[in-house]
Amino acid sequence: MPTSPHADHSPDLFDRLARDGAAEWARYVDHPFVRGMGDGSLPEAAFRHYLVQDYLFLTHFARAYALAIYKGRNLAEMRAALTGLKAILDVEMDLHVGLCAGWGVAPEELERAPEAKATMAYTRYVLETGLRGDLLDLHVALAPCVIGYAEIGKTLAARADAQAASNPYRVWIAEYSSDAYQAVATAARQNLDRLAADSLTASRYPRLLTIFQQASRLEADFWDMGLTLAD
Ligand SMILES: Cc1ncc(CN)c(N)n1
Repeated sequence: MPTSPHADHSPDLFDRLARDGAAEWARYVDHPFVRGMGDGSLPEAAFRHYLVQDYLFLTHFARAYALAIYKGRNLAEMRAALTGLKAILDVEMDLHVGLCAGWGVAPEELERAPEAKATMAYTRYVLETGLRGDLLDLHVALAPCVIGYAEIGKTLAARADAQAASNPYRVWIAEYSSDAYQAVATAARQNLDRLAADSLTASRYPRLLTIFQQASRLEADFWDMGLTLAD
């Protein structure tokens, strides 16, 4: 049988990364901050601190998707990155501004806020990975963000206490469990598979796994930052 550079990639690159990086992935998606949103016990101060930093985070992630457009080698790759960029700028950030307003955080406060170290570490890691590597490196670095929040939203939405009117975080949970957000995550998974079919080789996989594990660790650190109110 002829060997091909693609013969060793799994049909779903994301599943393979999440399986091989299971410890980092679990620490991220099942973090105490997440559990606290699910049962409504998360302190309000922790959520507000997180929310302000998340606004800053999203502005940098929009830049990372813009970099993915720049790195696109054809119209299809550029459009795939544009889908991610539009999801952040036109959907998620609007929802964030609304969500922040509901928590008494004004847009000016968001723009003025100093960046926490966890925000800097994560966003600069993704941008630097994308600048240094190719499109597959960059989309692997971006994957825990979009696919992880879709998984968290869906898991939390299935809990009865997450839906209760008394849960202050039900709007956040509704945002990330929505069909619209789930569709963005599905598109991100499909995009990873298209890129993998084109450029994943056996020798390349360990580096991609390291990127995935690192980004997942930085996601968990971001939750830590919210919980501890770290600057
Ligand atoms: C830190 C973080 N990670 C992921 C997402 C979902 N886009 C977010 N809003 N913030």
